[in-house]
Amino acid sequence: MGRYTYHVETVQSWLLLTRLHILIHFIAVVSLCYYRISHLLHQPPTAPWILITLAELLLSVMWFLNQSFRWHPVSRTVMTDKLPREDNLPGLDIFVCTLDPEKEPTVQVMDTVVSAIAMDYPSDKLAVYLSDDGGCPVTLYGMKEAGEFAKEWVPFCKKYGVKLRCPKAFFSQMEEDEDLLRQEGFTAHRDLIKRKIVCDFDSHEFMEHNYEQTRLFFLASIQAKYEKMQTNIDKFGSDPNNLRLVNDRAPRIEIITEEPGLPLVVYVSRERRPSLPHKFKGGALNTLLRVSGFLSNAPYFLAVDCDMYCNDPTSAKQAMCFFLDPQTSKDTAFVQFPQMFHNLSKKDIYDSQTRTAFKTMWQGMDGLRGPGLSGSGNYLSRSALLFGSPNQKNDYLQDAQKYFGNSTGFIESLKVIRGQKTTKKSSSREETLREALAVGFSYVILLESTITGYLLHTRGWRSAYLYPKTPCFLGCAPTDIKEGMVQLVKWLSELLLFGFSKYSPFTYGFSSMSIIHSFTYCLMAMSSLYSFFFILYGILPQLCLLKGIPVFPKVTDPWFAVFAFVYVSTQVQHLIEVLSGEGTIEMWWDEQRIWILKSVTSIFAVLEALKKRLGLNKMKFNLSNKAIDEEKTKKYEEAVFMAPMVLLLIINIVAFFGGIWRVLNEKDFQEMFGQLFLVTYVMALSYPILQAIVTMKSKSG
Ligand SMILES: O=c1ccn([C@@H]2O[C@H](COP(=O)(O)OP(=O)(O)O[C@H]3O[C@H](CO)[C@@H](O)[C@H](O)[C@H]3O)[C@@H](O)[C@H]2O)c(=O)[nH]1
Ligand SMILES: [Mn+2]
Repeated sequence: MGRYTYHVETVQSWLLLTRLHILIHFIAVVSLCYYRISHLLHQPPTAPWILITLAELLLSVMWFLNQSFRWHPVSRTVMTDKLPREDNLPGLDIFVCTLDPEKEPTVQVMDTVVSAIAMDYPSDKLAVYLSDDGGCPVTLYGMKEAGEFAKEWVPFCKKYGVKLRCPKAFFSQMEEDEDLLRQEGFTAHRDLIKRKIVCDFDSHEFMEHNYEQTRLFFLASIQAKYEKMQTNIDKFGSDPNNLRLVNDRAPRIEIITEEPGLPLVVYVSRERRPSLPHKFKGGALNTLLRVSGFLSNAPYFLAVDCDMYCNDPTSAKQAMCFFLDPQTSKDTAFVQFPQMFHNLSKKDIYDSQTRTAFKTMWQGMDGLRGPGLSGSGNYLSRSALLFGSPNQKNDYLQDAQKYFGNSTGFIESLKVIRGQKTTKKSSSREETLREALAVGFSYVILLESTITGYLLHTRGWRSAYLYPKTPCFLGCAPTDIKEGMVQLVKWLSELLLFGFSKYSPFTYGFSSMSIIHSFTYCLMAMSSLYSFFFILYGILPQLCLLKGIPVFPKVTDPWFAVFAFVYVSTQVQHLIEVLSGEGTIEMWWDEQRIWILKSVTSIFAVLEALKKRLGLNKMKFNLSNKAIDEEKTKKYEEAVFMAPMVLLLIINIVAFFGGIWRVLNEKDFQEMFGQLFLVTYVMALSYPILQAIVTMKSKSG
């Protein structure tokens, strides 16, 4: 356990057992590789054996890399009450990015903006920027409405100690509060207000005498105002002209509010021209870095996607526990919160919450040198993004114009961030230049966040992961399987390209960060290659079973025990991980199915990466859909995504029945046991999918 001034680090308590397990499992894996290879060398190699050996070797490498996440997992807690007084806190900018009001409904974006404005942080230290990458009239209009609404909302939250500061979330929770609705005249009062919209707060001083009455009155009136804002935005957006994306446009920056008691609120729509590369979200964030450099220039900033509202207003102070801590302030580049979702049901059958990423992987990386940057719900240090390494010398700014453009104003802002205004002679110009080229959010791959976090790590920065009980940010996960797959393919194909880029964790990573930490990035880059393993393992043993060719040792052979051990050991490890994270056995079982499903489908990511690499595909960013109640699922595309899985399923069904029939006839149960077990396992795992297909058929038929 590590104790710092403002935070505590706890190492997993059964770490020794975990490592012992890794060691034993490792020995088993190596001996299996030995078994396969020596078999190939001593017997005339057959195609099935060669392929299965390759598949298992690949899986072994990936298993090995995966252990880096288990090597030293930590979890952290913060002590916000020990932080310096509010007026000694540093400035904080909040960046919200949006693009398309069709997929990202403006009302929802404004909820996020309002929740950011209402962050529990001194308002004179806070600024909120919205990047409207679509340049849409409705977004600007929505911002103005949100700014007006915030003028009432922020004082309301402060006065009544509201914790849930995303208005939509607050009001929908309130609607469930039956006690409140039954309160003397509350609903009647609300209706009255709604009809007349009489909301002059000050003229109701008389109510100050009765706290509860006043609270109810304010509650009713603020809700009415919120609904008015929604209606106004909807009305404005009902004209298709106001929803159009303007892709050829001049920059536009508007100050939405600037008044005491409220943070500065700014609307930014950067210049976009069809002929100029815009670099997607990374480009948008870099624009915000510059614009905010002029206006508020806070040393720290929070980046959130427009669907990720701030659920716990204390997240900023929680993050400051790392940035301000005397021991970690110097080299902490960012503090990451998990991406959690409000639109998932308890039974999250597609594992859209990605437990593995936000529990196992990120906590595992946190004990190495820090989690990756996941794009939303992360607090970053401006210096980390603008200045090479934690030890960057100040003379770096001498040639600032070269890298940051000719704006002296902006360069002044950089100097302020560095806490200096004088410059000295540069010692190593070359190094300075190299570092400077990597300034800001990186464009190496489309996943600007992953690559930027990675580059920060390679330059010696650390990051921290906070997974508090109350989710700090809640967003919108894709709920239909097609959306989920599109997102998966986008991520995994980009990660594969990352593996082949000049910043590859296999080359550049090894030389510039700790080996174990770079292993974690290696695994991320390779994730789509699981598809090869699962496809081979889902076809070969099955076909061989039908033809009576054994691919595993006889059940009585001691080598069989090694295979069995590796299988059971993996399952138990996974089970422990799920259960220790407050999961259930059901979740453990579901996750296996989803993992295989996603792995098989990620063959599309490999193809996509190949196409991009060969220049057959134009760079495009598949924006995920956040308009939840959309019913039109595109059956055709869904079918394409599911094709490999369905094919494998059919093969397994045939192999299951055919195999049993054959074994009964041939009586070679001992040789075929491994393969029979495999198909049975696949059948049991896919049961819900089969059920879904059958019910779908009977519905459509
Ligand atoms: O040209 C673009 C494209 C996207 N966005 C914004 O970027 C955000 C993320 O886009 P989304 O389609 O929601 O991506 P996801 O796949 O859901 O997001 C994950 O992956 C992205 C790529 O790394 C990260 O940026 C995100 O933070 C992370 O949540 C949204 O707010 C968009 O409005 C832009 O501003 N400009
Ligand atoms: Mn998203």
